[in-house]
Amino acid sequence: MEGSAANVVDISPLLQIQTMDFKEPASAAVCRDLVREITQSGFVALSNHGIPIESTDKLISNSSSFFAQDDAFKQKYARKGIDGWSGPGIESLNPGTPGDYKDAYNYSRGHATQCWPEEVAPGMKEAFEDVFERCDALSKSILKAFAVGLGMEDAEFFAKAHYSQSSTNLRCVVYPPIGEGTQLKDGQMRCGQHSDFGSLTLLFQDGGLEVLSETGQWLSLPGIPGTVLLIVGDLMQRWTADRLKAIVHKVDIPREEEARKAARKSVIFFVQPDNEWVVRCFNGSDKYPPIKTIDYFQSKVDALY
Ligand SMILES: O=C(O)CCC(=O)C(=O)O
Ligand SMILES: [Fe+2]
Repeated sequence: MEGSAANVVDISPLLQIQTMDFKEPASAAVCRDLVREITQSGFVALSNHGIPIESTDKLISNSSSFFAQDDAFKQKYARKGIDGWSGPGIESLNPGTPGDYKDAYNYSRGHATQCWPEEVAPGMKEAFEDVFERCDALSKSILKAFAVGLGMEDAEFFAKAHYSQSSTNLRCVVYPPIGEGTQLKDGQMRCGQHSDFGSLTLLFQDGGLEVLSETGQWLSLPGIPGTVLLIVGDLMQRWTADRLKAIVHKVDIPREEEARKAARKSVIFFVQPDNEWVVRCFNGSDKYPPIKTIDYFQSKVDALY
């Protein structure tokens, strides 16, 4: 495993969504930079992204209050579809391996079945809604930047597939401390190796994430304060006929005792095209057959549990 800091792109020129002019040199340069970084490394850190640390901190502290409850309590909020709680050992992001050692809570917009543990985390719903809306707005700017950075005429090419009912999802994860008494199964990780499923992912993390390079080496990505990590998912890879690739990543059990004994926290925004959207290679190639988003997504989710 080798260390590697993500390159940082200042995306402030993209944030004036109403006035964003892709021909304006600063915006156009950011679009090209994002595409170049994702093409070359598979990941890029974004600075000046406009999401206040207070918003993600609130999400983490509310979720932590909930995760600190006993399983009988948390069970009342157990996953329905993709939303709600899943506890240690429940979900295997690398199907066929022991379930990931993590507490996770997921939220998607407009799912009426979602319930919230108000009595132990009174601000949790508002914190999830706040971060969701902020990340959603940011993701639209990035999707436009991808189209422009890839040289497409239509800046809305990807973004326009993200305005209807979708499985876009916000997740807070707390990986519990691993101490003397923790019984891990053979091969169990904090999060098994996988690529994400959708169009793009925004990841707030402060170290412990590893990505698989094209030469087959695991690179350890330290967190860069104030930045959010951008990677793309399988559907974006299919859509762009491999121009933008979905990088394989994992969170292993730390070798260093100090990191093992500390809880690890992350906030992740998984962007999916609209459920009914059929993803076809953008250049007319037949590298991947067309696939309806919800069919691909559901097949991946079914394999997780
Ligand atoms: O917690 C992290 O940093 C990454 C987790 C992840 O990759 C996922 O849940 O898809
Ligand atoms: Fe992931």
